[in-house]
Amino acid sequence: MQHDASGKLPVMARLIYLIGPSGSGKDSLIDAARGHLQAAGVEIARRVITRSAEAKGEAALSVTPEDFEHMRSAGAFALHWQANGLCYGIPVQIDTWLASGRPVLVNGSRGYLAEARRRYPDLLAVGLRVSPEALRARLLARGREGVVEIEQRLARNASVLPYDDDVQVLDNSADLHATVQALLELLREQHVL
Ligand SMILES: Nc1ncnc2c1ncn2[C@@H]1O[C@H](COP(=O)(O)OP(=O)(O)O)[C@@H](O)[C@H]1O
Ligand SMILES: O=P(O)(O)OC[C@H]1O[C@H](OP(=O)(O)OP(=O)(O)O)[C@H](O)[C@@H]1O
Repeated sequence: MQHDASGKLPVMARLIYLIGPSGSGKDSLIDAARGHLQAAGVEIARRVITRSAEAKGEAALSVTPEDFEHMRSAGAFALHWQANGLCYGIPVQIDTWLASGRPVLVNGSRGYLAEARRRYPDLLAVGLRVSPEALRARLLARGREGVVEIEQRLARNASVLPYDDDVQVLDNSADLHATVQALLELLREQHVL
């Protein structure tokens, strides 16, 4: 946690906004880095998603579209967006964490990056990169979506803007543990850890 010049008051911490194509490894990276990040005082936001609870490999909270809309209108989300036919929300609790000086990592959306930056001008955008061939193979191997949905997710990549210079790019084509180390190194360089 960072403090002001007096060393007493916590300073608003940074939001770490992890983005990347579907299948690039955002969830895997978060899971593999979770222990290191939590030990370093980084909170990891749990997404709320209108995805069925049966969906495999999902650490998020699954809700119905009606429940999502109730939560949204009640102000439950600090950030929320729609993509892939789903609604995604980041709980407003992250603002309490940030205000108390604890950095927060979220699994974000490339399509929502501009709005997220408007809300959190100081956010650190971290973008994963993987070759198109590896993406397709990983999505098929993950097996969470059917072939049609996988093709839609791959097609989405063509319509999303490429990373700008303010996105810190990490390559996740090779070993996941190397990407974990690269993320931790980046967070140290950026004075988040
Ligand atoms: N570095 C890696 N090497 C090999 N497979 C990986 C790597 N990172 C992730 N994967 C695999 O790729 C698939 C997609 O990863 P996932 O974390 O679900 O991506 P995302 O959350 O970005 O959609 C998963 O089956 C995961 O096990
Ligand atoms: O604008 P984009 O960058 O395309 O992102 C769209 C959404 O896809 C990801 O979620 P989800 O867990 O549904 O997909 P993924 O695990 O396949 O990336 C990501 O967290 C966004 O919520």
